[in-house]
Amino acid sequence: MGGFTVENLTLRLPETGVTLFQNVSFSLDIDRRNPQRLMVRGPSGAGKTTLLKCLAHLMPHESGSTTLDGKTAKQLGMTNWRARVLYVPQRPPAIPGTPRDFIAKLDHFSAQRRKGLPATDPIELGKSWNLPVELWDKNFSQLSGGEIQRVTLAIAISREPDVLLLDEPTSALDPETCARVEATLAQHTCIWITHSQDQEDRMASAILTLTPGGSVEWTGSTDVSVAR
Ligand SMILES: Nc1ncnc2c1ncn2[C@@H]1O[C@H](COP(=O)(O)OP(=O)(O)OP(=O)(O)O)[C@@H](O)[C@H]1O
Repeated sequence: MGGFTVENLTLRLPETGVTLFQNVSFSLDIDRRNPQRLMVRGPSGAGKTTLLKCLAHLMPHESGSTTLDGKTAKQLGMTNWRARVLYVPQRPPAIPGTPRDFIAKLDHFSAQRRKGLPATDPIELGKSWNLPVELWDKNFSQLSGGEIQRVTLAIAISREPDVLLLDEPTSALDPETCARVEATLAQHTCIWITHSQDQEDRMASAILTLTPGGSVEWTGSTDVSVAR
């Protein structure tokens, strides 16, 4: 079985007993010729970021399963899973050095590199998003929020993941730059948190809405195979 499949994913926070999401099930084909984008929306605090972190196995869920090409994270190995189902945070934690240093460190860890796929140069990609080349040699601490957002995203795409888990990836961008980034992301399989109705209208193959209380609603599931 190919693709990224999520079955009955449920999380109740042990600290508070609050159910953030219950029985989330869907399946995304991973097809580079026809990439699907599942948009995730819901009020602040509903659990959108937490859902993405559970999909990346960066935090545990309570029940349910996730598989990539029919294999669980345990079968693939956690490092491999997280490289293939790649979470891109809204605000990355403080990273020492420059973006170029960071790329060199990633390249050093072979598990992060996908073999046999066409390499995307993050610096070239950044150019198409209005990021000057010099910026890759500045310290992260000197970059603006929108620059960090694009650098992080360009590096994530350059690792050639199967699924990008995007936490408000364009929230700090002006409309023109946002359009450029969206044009790139349209070519990738994404699960994408947004608070923008316009962006949702432009980009969604399907929409998952998290509601307080943990139930989920689906709309526009024309392309994504959604089990309800
Ligand atoms: N590890 C954790 N332990 C306890 N509570 C947590 C943990 N992680 C998240 N929460 C709580 O879960 C709820 C959902 O948080 P989350 O960041 O997933 O929301 P969100 O929908 O992404 O919100 P926003 O739109 O504001 O980014 C919040 O009330 C948060 O405080």
